[in-house]
Formats: sequence, structure tokens, C-alpha cells
Amino acid sequence: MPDALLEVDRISKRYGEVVALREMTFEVRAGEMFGFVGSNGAGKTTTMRIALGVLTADSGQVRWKGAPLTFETRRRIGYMPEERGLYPKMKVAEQLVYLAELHGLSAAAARRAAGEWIERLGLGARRQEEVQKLSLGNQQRVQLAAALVHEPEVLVLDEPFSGLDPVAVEVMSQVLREKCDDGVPVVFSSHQLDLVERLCDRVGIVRKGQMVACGTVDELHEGGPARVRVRVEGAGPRWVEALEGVQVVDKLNGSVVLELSEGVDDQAVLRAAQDAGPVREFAPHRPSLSELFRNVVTEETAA
Ligand SMILES: Nc1ncnc2c1ncn2[C@@H]1O[C@H](COP(=O)(O)OP(=O)(O)OP(=O)(O)O)[C@@H](O)[C@H]1O
Repeated sequence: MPDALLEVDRISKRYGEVVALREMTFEVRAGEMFGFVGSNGAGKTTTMRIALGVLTADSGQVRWKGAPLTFETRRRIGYMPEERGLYPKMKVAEQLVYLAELHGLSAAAARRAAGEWIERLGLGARRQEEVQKLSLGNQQRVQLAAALVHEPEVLVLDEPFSGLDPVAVEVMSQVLREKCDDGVPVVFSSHQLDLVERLCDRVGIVRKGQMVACGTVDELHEGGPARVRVRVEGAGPRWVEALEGVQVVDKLNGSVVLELSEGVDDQAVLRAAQDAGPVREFAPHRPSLSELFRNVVTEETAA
């Protein structure tokens, strides 16, 4: 397993009475895309702000390559804040050149990098427009360019996909994947779980300021109850209701997803299905990230 590049180690943070983070912990490795998911108010933005040094933690530590983050190492992070933070009256190209120079690039290198990202992100026709006059999605493209223009060694992006049209989602996904392939770790938060599942190597689910599950989607499911997806032609729900320790947890395009309690023999379920009618589908069911997330949120509500 490759070494962690960015480590968030037991970070806690309160805002007055509100406990925003409780020992939040995770790590991101070279070339890895890490998806950060959680309900509204779970603590994602707070974590990212602390990782960036925009906000200080009450306790815990953020490390880059094993050493605590310093002002210097923070400059190597490409950040896309949730509140976006562009200068509204500045023109697109001017803004990107300015931000690149702020990160230490020479004037010539800044102009070159800004020009490259403007083209890459499909902003060529907008380069001389004021940011405030752009559509929300285009402003977001500029924001991504701003996070990338100084060739960062790690990318931390707060909801980079929100509000983007499908083409922009693809452009952004490709850019992030390329960065990962170059070895740059990418962390991003999102409520679009299908997208997170499709793009990310690993996922962290945050609940009430804590990391409650972290790993690949397969790892997150490990140890969970067995599930099978079954489609019996022309059969209603009766045959399942008659089975002990089996319950329907989902319905998908004419199939049902069954959860089997420990000790239930899946072959007995198959036989019961065959008795009910012609079986057109019978397969192990791997839960989607949305399903896993729903389980966590349900636990939260029940807690
Ligand atoms: N400046 C602040 N003052 C007081 N409380 C705050 C402040 N910022 C955040 N909080 C609280 O801290 C908790 C974590 O908020 P945070 O914005 O980190 O969540 P989030 O996971 O990013 O949510 P969302 O998905 O809605 O963006 C919430 O309870 C929020 O109300």
C-alpha cells in the first residue's frame, strides 16, 4: 500500500457549543482520488478548511509527507473553497495569472499556465470576461483553473461538481483523473454519490464530525449482511414473505434485493424462488455507495 501523502489526524473543532469535528481522521495517498461524503453539516467543509490552514483546529494535526503542514507546504495545495472566493470584477485570464503569481510562478510561467488551463477547461471564449458575468458553471470552471494553475501537489476541492452540466462534469472528471494519474492526490466532497462511486478510489463517510467508514466501496460493504438480487417472472412478494430471515430491502427494475440474515442458506432462497416461478435473475448484490450511505444515515437518525 503506498504511503499516505496527506494525513488528517484526530482533528477536533468546536464553534462555541457546536462540535463540528470529533477526532476526524483519514489519509490520502499518491495518485488516489478520495471522495468525502456526508449529510449537510457533517463537517466536510470544516475539515477541508483546517487542512488548508484557513481555519485552526482545537486539537489534532494535518501532515504532508509525514511532517506538520507549514505555510510553505500549504502553498502546494490546490484548493477550491465551497464559497468559491474569486474576485468578481477581475477578468478570467487576469485573475488566473494573478493567482498563479501569488503562488510563486514567474509572470511568464503564470501567463502560460493560465492560458493552458483556460483552453483545457473550455473557457477560451470567456478569457476577457469578468468572473461575475459568467454563469455559475463557468465560474466553477474558473475556480478549478484557479486551484490548478500553480501546479499543486495535492488538490482539495469542496463540492467541485455542484451545479455543473453533464459536459462540465465530464471535463472536470477527466482533469481530476489525469491529475491523479500524475500522482497528485485529489480529495473532493460531493453529495452526488453516483459520481463519487464512479470516480473515487476510496471514499470516506462522515457523520456528525467523525469518519464513520473509510475505504473502497467493496471494503465498506465487507462484513455487511449478504444480499441477493432476484427476479422471478410473474411472482408477487408472497414467496419472500414466507421465508424466515429474509427481507426485501430494495426494488430495482422488476428485481428485488433481499437481505439474508446470518445462517440463511442462499440455495434455499433460490429453491423457494424457483417454486414461485421462472427465475430470470439470481445474483449476489453489491450495494451501491448510495445504499451504504443510506445505512449510515439511518443509523444516524436512529442514534
Ligand atoms: N462559522 C461557523 N460558526 C458556527 N458553526 C459553524 C460554522 N461553520 C460551520 N459550523 C457548524 O459546524 C458543523 C459542520 O459544518 P460544515 O460546514 O463543516 O459541514 P459540511 O459537511 O460541509 O456541510 P454541507 O454538506 O452542508 O456543506 C455544522 O453543524 C455547522 O452548522
